Amino acid sequence: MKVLSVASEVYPLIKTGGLADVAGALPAALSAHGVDMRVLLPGYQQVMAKLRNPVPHARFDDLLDVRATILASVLDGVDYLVLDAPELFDRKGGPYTDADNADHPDNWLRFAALCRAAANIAEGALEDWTPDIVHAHDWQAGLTPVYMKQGPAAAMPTVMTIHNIAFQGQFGPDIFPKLDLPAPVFSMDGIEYYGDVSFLKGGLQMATAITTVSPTYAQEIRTSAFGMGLEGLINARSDSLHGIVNGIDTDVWDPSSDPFIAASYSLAKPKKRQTNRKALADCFKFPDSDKPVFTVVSRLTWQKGIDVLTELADDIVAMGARLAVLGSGDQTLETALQAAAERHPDDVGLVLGYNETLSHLMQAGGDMILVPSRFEPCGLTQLYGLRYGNVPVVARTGGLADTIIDANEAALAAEVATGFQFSPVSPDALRQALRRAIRAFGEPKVWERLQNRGMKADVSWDRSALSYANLYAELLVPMSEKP
Ligand SMILES: Nc1ncnc2c1ncn2[C@@H]1O[C@H](COP(=O)(O)OP(=O)(O)O[C@H]2O[C@H](CO)[C@@H](O)[C@H](O)[C@H]2O)[C@@H](O)[C@H]1O
Repeated sequence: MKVLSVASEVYPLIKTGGLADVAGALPAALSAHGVDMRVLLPGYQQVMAKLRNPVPHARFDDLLDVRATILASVLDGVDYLVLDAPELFDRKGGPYTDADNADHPDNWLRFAALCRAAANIAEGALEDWTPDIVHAHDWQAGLTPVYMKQGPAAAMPTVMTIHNIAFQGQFGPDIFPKLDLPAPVFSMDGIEYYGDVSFLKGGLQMATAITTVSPTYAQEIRTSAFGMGLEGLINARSDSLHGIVNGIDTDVWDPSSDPFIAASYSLAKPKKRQTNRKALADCFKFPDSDKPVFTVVSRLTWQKGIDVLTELADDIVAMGARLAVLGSGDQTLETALQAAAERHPDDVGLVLGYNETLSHLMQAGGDMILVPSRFEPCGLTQLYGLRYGNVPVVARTGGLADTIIDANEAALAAEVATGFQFSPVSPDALRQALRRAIRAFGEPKVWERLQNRGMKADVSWDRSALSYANLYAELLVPMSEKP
């Protein structure tokens, strides 16, 4: 079975968040189930610099008025198809923003072109490879099923995965004529959304199946509290909606072979974890101590509940614990955390920015990973935490609720607890969860068991890759053969 995956970021070529991890891990995870997955992504400067022996496969003189080439390149066993369109992607900055962190004004065109190219591939643009199914991720790939529906690949099944429904790719109606789509597509059953164009809505409307990255989030987005305005559409399509929880790449995230951490360790040989604790303390300029260290690796935003966490920074210190944060995001939250770090230089630390290497040491050297998100489609850092013995303390929402078992009395007695959950996302509820975690940390036997159970938990892609493979297989059964 051949599947084209379309994403705006793919680890290890380019990453700003969890989408890249998932799009990067799926090809290998699915190949075990007989799926030949190739990944189409934009040829940003960072991507072009990493390609090895790229081979031009198809040229487009007029991809929405832009000249572009599809380059094929294999890296670490993954087949990449890169949309090389210098006019759109040969720029400084991140995948979505310029060097000053401002959104590119033509993001609609950059990602519409990606989707148009994906549809061209579905229609046979590559001589040697045409997919059976196309799998689009998030709004940047949302127009893919829309373009496909208008042409010769209209019958090919498509999957639209929502990694975060808060980002919808909404643009003014003036862009519609430039998308090269028939006029009726700009309607309520198409890509029109309150008079604007919405890339994600279009994808959700036209895809054969919709998935999101955990069963709980699949239910949550059917409600107005989580659906961000798209709950009506999600409900209308609930028969085609699937929640498949994310796994993690257990080769990239493996404390026994991780090149980014200070010392390797494992369930069988846990002692060296201590060396990582020390390295993390050095990194944050904390003096030597046994105090429990709460870690955060996150975008610093309202979604992630960082405002609530920041309010509790002084309490954490008063409770005899420490807080180490790696992230960047809203200026006010960055400033507030910075101020907390200045008030408590020995116990609160902030590293601003994006740092892949440090994100691994945070998991290997922290005692707890804190994820106080108001909503979280799946969340990956709590899964990395489990694997590294960095016990998760999470809000009871979305994928966090699905992946962590709260250490209540019953779960502790049954020996199944893996972390701490709290709800709602309020200072009081978070404070209580932190207290419970600190208390458990003070009981070495209880703590060791919690850590061990997390490290043993199956956070791999095995089960979920099978769910995707089964979904693809189901979509390929012709309508006439369906019961
Ligand atoms: N400053 C920093 N330096 C280095 N690394 C950093 C970093 N800040 C974050 N990261 C890394 O970026 C990733 C973040 O992934 P998450 O799943 O936690 O959230 P995100 O909101 O990006 O993803 C969305 O998509 C994913 C994938 O489906 C869903 O799990 C999630 O719920 C949804 O919001 C992790 O790999 C983390 O280690």
